[in-house]
Amino acid sequence: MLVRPHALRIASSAVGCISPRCPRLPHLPNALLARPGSRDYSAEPTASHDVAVLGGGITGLASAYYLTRELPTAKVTIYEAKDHIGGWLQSKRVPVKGGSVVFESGPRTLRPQSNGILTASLIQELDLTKDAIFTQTVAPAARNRYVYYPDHIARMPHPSHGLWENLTNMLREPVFEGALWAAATEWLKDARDPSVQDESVGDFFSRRFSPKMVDNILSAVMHGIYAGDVYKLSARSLFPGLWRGEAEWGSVIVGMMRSATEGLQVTKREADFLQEMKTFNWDPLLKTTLSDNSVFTFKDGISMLTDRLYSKLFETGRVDFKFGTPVSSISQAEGNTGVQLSFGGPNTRTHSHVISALSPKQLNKATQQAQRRQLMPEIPSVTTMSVNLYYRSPNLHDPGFGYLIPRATPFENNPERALGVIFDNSYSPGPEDINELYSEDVNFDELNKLRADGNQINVNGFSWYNMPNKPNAQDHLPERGSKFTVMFGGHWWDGWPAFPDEKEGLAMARSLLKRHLNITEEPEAWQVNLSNDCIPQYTVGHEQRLKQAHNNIWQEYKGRLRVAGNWMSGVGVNDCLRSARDVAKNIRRDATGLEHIGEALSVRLKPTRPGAKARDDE
Ligand SMILES: C=Cc1c2[nH]c(c1C)Cc1[nH]c(c(CCC(=O)O)c1C)Cc1[nH]c(c(C)c1CCC(=O)O)Cc1[nH]c(c(C)c1C=C)C2
Repeated sequence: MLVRPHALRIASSAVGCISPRCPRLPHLPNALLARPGSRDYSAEPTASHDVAVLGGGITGLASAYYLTRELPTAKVTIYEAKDHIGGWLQSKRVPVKGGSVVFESGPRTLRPQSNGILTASLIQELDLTKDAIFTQTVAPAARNRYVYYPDHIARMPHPSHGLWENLTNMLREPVFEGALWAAATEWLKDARDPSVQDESVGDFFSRRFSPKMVDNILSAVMHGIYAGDVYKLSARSLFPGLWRGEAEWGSVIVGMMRSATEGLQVTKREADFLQEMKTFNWDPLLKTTLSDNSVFTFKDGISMLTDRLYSKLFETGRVDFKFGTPVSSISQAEGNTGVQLSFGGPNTRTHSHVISALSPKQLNKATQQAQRRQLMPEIPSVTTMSVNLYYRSPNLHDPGFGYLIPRATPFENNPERALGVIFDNSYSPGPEDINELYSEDVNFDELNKLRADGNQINVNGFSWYNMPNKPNAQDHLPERGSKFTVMFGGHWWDGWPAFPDEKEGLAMARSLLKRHLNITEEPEAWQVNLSNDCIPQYTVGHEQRLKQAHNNIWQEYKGRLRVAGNWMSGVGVNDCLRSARDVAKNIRRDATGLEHIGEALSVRLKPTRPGAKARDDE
């Protein structure tokens, strides 16, 4: 007989496709873009490919990984300025009484949508799925997101809360004041002047909806993704579908409805990518799992991804790692036969190609000697501080992902100018979830049979992917405590000559948690991390700057130097992987890594609404 402890959930789920979300790609008119010709200067992979990858973070490692597959005979050298890999992805296991907890200083979870499909395929290839922790869409982390305004936490609407609950919440909470009316009347508003090339996210949504909605809600979302100023970020780059919707239909809501009924328009590059992901040799269990999970991470933190990439590259024997080796200068080799790198001393080395996973600022610095002009246009970035805290007491917060703090929150309620607080317990099962499961006998034969029949086995909102082993969990503790990350900085610190030190950061986090959540106890463990210039800002005119960068790089290096990273088509880890995969895939073609900017939307995807008419390629 199947014993089904309370913690255990068995879900029969169709092995459906992983539906990609709207790709976040810039789209300049084709004619505006100066493109290289279609010449392939090396049609076949040859031993003459001696590629340098600059940077040992997620983009650099993934570029090398995809390169070794694209060019099986190529030699690859990764230059990293620090003495370790990982870049912004840094997980640390910290000892606490009775066990240990994982602290993340940067990104911590991954989403399996949009470019996340590629990440999912990568974790399968790297054999990381058995180390993954999958948070289901029904878990509190997926359903409960909060905003702090004006002096308390308010829950954001979610389809799973039901229409009545969402409506009453929106009418009761001051943060949503005027939002329903603004949404209902959006279609009545005049469309923008067609000559406007770009505007800030704040101005765009203020025009289409209301300034209050921008200040109360959208600014919080922009804090959580870009740590950026909603009145500086580019609407055209961050919301291309809505930006186009207004131009085509006079309303973003009508545009969204048309996309849902007629199908989303994407570039051929995007359609090809989706097709490739569709035909990937998916492990059926992973495919099923991803279809009803909102985020995933790993049992020792997100660094497992960069660590595994590193060991896979090392195993090939074809990738050379140069740690503690900052590249001080990049120049074209004689007759454009390659790219010469120097390292601050007399040593130089010439590579047939260079893939730069550096920031635009670092790339400018390294190319300034060789170039007649600045290679990269200015792409600003922000600095953030993350403060991780672990408290012995459990349940110090409501169940959910955490809360974001909008610009509208009065100064006296956020004098530290925090951007948000993450409830880090929410994306990993705790000891109580696992203990409950094992408090009764588990009939593994029966569970295995159910799984073989296409069912998913879940434990309190987490997929039990690594069954029959104990479900993965990040923190090793006999009893659950409370774990938080408080995020500071971003645009609030623009122009600051110096930033808070470790002691000040900890004091700021504690004072904020006391004011917002009434937490007065001493944290048992904590960590403060300052990430200088970690998030690029896609400010108004971003697309134009990318186009400029593409032209400059092409003119100077004719395909010998290519770029990848979080500053072009998305700031997340998934986007870095996508940019790494694309730059490697195009290594045998004339390219810069930015050639996709301005591609025409020539393919219409199948509509998302069942029963709606599908159109194929246009
Ligand atoms: C660590 C700094 C980062 C902040 N934003 C990003 C990073 C890497 C990038 C980012 N964050 C989110 C997205 C949306 C899509 C997604 O992949 O989920 C992107 C592109 C959402 C997000 N924001 C926060 C979390 C925990 C998540 C989920 C993904 C993740 O782990 O980053 C919280 C958060 N991130 C930042 C701030 C200031 C913040 C505030 C609570 C900056």
